[in-house]
Amino acid sequence: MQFPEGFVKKYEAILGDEARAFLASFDDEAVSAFRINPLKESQVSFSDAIPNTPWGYYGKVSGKSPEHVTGLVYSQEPAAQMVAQVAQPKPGMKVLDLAAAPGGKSTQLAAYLAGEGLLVSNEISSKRAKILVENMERFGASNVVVTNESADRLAKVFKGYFDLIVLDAPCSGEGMFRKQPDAMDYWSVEYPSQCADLQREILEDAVTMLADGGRLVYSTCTWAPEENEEIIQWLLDSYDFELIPVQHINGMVPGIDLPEAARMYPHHFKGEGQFVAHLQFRGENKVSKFKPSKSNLSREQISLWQDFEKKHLKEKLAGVLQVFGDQLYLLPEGLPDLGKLRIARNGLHLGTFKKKRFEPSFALGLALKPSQVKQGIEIHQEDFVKYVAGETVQLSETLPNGWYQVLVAGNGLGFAKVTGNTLKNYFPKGLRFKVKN
Ligand SMILES: C[S@@+](CC[C@H](N)C(=O)[O-])C[C@H]1O[C@@H](n2cnc3c(N)ncnc32)[C@H](O)[C@@H]1O
Repeated sequence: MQFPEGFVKKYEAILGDEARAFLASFDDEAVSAFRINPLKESQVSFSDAIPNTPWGYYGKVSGKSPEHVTGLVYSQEPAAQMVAQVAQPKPGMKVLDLAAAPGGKSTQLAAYLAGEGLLVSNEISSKRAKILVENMERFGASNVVVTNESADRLAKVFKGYFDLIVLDAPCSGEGMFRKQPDAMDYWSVEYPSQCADLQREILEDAVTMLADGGRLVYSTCTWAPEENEEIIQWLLDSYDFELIPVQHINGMVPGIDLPEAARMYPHHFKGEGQFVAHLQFRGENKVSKFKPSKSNLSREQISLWQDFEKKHLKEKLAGVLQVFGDQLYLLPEGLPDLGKLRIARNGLHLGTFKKKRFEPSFALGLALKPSQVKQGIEIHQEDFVKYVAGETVQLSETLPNGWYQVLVAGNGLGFAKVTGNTLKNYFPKGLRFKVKN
């Protein structure tokens, strides 16, 4: 591999005798992996588990497979999987993923939350925030709000609010060089310290959003000490934090002069590059008093939603119902009013109010476990191929007309209407694809 000028020298100085093995590892193929999604009711068994992880496997899953399309798996290389594993929120916690797109850490954090508590997944780029929404929806995470904000604007709303903040910071991306060689185009000797300036700026806002006793997990996909240990040292010097040691599993090595942190190098750890540190906040933050988010539905809308809920769901969904235009969302409880923020996903999208009726969303049919829904229709591989291409599906029997959750290998793939023996197509136009035989 042809490295940018200055890169080899830098890592020879940092790694000494190990530099040769480190640089040679770039000639190996990048490691592919995925996580299974414990939020999905029907599981599939895979082989080649990543040791010491609850959900990780080595290997590739096609983006056109039922496992991917129903959100049963999320592709993510092994080192990146370690960040949310270090954070490991408990169900019920209030969690912020501050730089979240495309959603690798957020989906994993949502898996740990298991539907209880809330996750604010934030992404500053609106284009990337859209991809993040799509990935969170496919994962079926119901208690997630996606914001499209800068850290300083978020900090105005969420002072002293979060039990856990993950900052997977924008960085010089050296750890991605093997997987995406064009990441090298941006690199220069000065680039890591430029990134470090931005990282400190974001962290200043992150700190103000921590609740007393809250935790901060900081990670990058680079090996540059300027963006890693030096950032953590700056945090320790500037604020009241204590390091929580990261367990060095699967070939992680201690941080440079910072044994509590972890580095992942491809010549030690089967994966790409990553740094992670875990801190506990010992300071006291101002907490903003806030008006909680309130429901804003008209009587007619409440009754249309309740009719749908009664007819199709086995249990009531908990949360705050909010309507935007004709779109109905379910916000996790306990959030401040988000009116001043740019929102990409106002909680779980339940559906659309049309003239005197309610139409369930694709996202709702992905998020509900089949055991929560009264009627579902399982479609098999041949019909799956037709359905994702946008075609209607002919059923082998005539069923009562109405909405059914579409099931593929026991997991939801949205809702669709049945008339007689036809399953109409409600697979979103923007997501349709053809599977080649
Ligand atoms: C390493 S990526 C995040 C990857 C993501 N956590 C995941 O696991 O899928 C860093 C993200 O930071 C965002 N970013 C860039 N500048 C930022 C800023 N000033 N404040 C907050 N986020 C920023 C980028 O758009 C990018 O999506």
